[in-house]
Amino acid sequence: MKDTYCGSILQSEALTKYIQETSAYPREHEQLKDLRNATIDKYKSRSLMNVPADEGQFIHMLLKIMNAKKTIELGVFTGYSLLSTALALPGDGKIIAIDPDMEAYETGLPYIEKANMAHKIEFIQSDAMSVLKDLLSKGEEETFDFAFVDADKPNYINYHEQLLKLVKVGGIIAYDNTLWSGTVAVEEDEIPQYMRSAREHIMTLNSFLAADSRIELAQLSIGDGLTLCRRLT
Ligand SMILES: C[S@@+](CC[C@H](N)C(=O)[O-])C[C@H]1O[C@@H](n2cnc3c(N)ncnc32)[C@H](O)[C@@H]1O
Repeated sequence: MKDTYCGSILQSEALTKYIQETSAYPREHEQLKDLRNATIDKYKSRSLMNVPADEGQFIHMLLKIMNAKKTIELGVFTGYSLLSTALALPGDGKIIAIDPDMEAYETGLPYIEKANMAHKIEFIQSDAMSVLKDLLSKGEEETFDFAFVDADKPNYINYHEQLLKLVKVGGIIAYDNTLWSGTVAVEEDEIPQYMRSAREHIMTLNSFLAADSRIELAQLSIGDGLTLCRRLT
């Protein structure tokens, strides 16, 4: 069995393929499938930035269990996690979606529109930190049920402080890529140079979150690693 840096190193390529083909792809919403394929056509290997289908389905189910109504997403790309989220929210649900890359968002937008989900989304073409600060200055503290963070890894730890103010007590902040292709469990000199800096930031974040008494924590080895933080105080 071959391990890979394209999925978690803890999960073999064969196991990832089995999960997607047996459970995830047969259940994938038509517009999510089309959005993923449009992303592959345009972005080739960069399409791996979309969350995988099983992770999208996990987020979707989590939001329904929580009865989430208002969420925020940092790092949209072509919108796979965004559409997974929108499909889980009630008709009057709302998502603030932030990404400086308008072209990527517009690549996925036709599929979001076809799924009749565009009315739930306020897309802000910007750097995430400035929007978080703006929301706090406008009195949006403790109004979000859920936050999904899939943007620039070095800033996750800074986003955490702002999101702890924006998310309600009992709400969840979810951080993506917290296993960084499994490299967090490998010696630095064994991994490619280009992955080392972000790996360092992710490892610092993981240790920080583990020691943060303001949250309950669950780190899942789904996709590239997803850490759920439930605000306690
Ligand atoms: C891994 S992709 C997001 C994938 C997306 N969640 C999905 O499932 O399709 C990361 C995105 O973060 C965005 N990004 C990078 N720096 C950012 C920042 N400072 N603020 C907001 N988004 C940022 C990039 O433009 C990119 O589109």
